[in-house]
Amino acid sequence: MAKIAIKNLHKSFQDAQGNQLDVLTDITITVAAGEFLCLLGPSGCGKTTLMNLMAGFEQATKGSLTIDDRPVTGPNPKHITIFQDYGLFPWRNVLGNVVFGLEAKGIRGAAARKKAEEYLELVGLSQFAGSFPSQLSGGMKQRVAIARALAVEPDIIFMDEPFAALDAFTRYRLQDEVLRIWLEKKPTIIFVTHDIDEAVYLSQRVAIMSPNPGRIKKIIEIKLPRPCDRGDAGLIAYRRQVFREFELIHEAGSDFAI
Ligand SMILES: Nc1ncnc2c1ncn2[C@@H]1O[C@H](COP(=O)(O)OP(=O)(O)OP(=O)(O)O)[C@@H](O)[C@H]1O
Repeated sequence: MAKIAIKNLHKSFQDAQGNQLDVLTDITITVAAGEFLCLLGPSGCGKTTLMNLMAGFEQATKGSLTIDDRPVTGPNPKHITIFQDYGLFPWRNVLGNVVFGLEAKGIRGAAARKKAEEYLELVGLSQFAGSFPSQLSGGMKQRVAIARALAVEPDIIFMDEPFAALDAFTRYRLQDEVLRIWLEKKPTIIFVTHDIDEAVYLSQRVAIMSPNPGRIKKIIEIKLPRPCDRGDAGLIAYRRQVFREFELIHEAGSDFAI
């Protein structure tokens, strides 16, 4: 059974002049439980809108969208979204931020603390439990956000360009961490990015989107064992295939040209 099933979905908004703006058209895709799917495409192709529809933050104009065979009518506490800007509470320390997500789920006291500590350890931040967000780097803040999301043991994690604001080295490290955690816990992950390398490195399938109106142009299955080396020949071949889909490749160049 599909975890997420989307069929002939359309989404329109009204622009400032009241004209209809078709943002997504004829989206059909299914996502299996435990799958890692990336939505990849240029700015404005509707990636965030599609993710927001799945997360229940927006409603479709037409078509069907079900999760676990039930229509999505609003946000579900079993599904967690991680944004680019971390969303941490500055007045709570690291442990308090992770505990917050658990409290919202009705887990309190020593049980919440124990679980929060377990997930802080998973993201390598145990010794920063007493620090406040203002004392952390961007990468550390995002790891707190990941720990907070994972601690509630969600069955779907939506990630909207979570590493876009981070420097390349931090991004690589966090990509590895997300992969490791996904392999260990196997939640379903829907990951929005406009970074081709990130999409190919992380996901089992890459849904390539194109704009005006936003649609899924192609779905590429990345058949590689995970984790894999960033220099892996198979990975480079997939990367090249995705670049070609975006017509960002110079076919007349050498094998290494992009
Ligand atoms: N609430 C809204 N009202 C009107 N237009 C909207 C609304 N939300 C999104 N749009 C429009 O829908 C289109 C797709 O936006 P969306 O944020 O989904 O794209 P994206 O692919 O995620 O882009 P980016 O990578 O820049 O975040 C854009 O033209 C945007 O202006």
